[in-house]
Amino acid sequence: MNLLAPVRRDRILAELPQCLRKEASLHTHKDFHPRVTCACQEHRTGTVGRFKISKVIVVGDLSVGKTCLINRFCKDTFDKNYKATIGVDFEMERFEVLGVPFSLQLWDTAGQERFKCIASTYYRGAQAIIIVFNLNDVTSLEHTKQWLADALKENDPSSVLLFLVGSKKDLSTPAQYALMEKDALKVAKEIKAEFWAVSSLTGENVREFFFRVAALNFEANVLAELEKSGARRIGDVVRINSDDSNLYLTASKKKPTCCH
Ligand SMILES: Nc1nc2c(ncn2[C@@H]2O[C@H](COP(=O)(O)OP(=O)(O)OP(=O)(O)O)[C@@H](O)[C@H]2O)c(=O)[nH]1
Ligand SMILES: [Mg+2]
Repeated sequence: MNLLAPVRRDRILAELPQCLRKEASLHTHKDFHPRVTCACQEHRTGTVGRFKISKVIVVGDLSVGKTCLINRFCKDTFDKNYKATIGVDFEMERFEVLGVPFSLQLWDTAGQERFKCIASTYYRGAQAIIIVFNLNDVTSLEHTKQWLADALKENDPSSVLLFLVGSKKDLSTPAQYALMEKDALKVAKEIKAEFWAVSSLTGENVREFFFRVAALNFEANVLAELEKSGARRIGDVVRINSDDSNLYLTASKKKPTCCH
């Protein structure tokens, strides 16, 4: 990958991509956080022009379609033959968000039990966890909580962004999908994840999903950077305002907003 080459034109985000379902989203704002937009406009993020990157791990049962999902987005390919991932694979995808270069490091992990212990050594330091299940296999949905628990052993649950992704949407009828979606939304709300349903075969929602992952990671990354630089400036922790559209903030965490 040539890091100096311009970002592909179809990887440029000027606006915040919207969630799929409001009731299971990380937040429901229409736009990027005002402090993020402002910092990017004024080139004040402290790291503007430098290389910003987020590590994302993709976990879930064997054969649910993790590799196909990544390949559909990164290479626009689809392979109908199953080739198990052995340990981990890795893809780097470059974006430009609000004029700032940003990359997602996508770690595609093995779902097979015998490769799991190799894969789990790569879980550490993730900014986002994508848990994939097959929309046509309820057992794979039931297993998502265990995948999450394992991934969280290596990460800070308070700062990591969670996505619950139902795959192989092309294989369900609308009625089957509606039933499964109900269960999946329940799980997503319980684990505080944003829910998506995709098909790597048809490409449905794949681009929208990864754009949302990139945007929310970028936003969190810049907010953390602003918080750090603010803290350095005044010698104290600066609170980034919490707000009401963040569905997954607990009542006790919610504070009156003051910054916008
Ligand atoms: N119809 C359909 N089949 C899919 C889709 N995504 C994946 N598959 C098929 O499901 C099988 C498994 O896909 P993979 O992406 O290799 O699954 P995986 O989760 O990476 O599996 P492990 O690497 O073993 O953990 C393959 O035969 C794919 O062709 C999809 O969206 N629709
Ligand atoms: Mg795989």
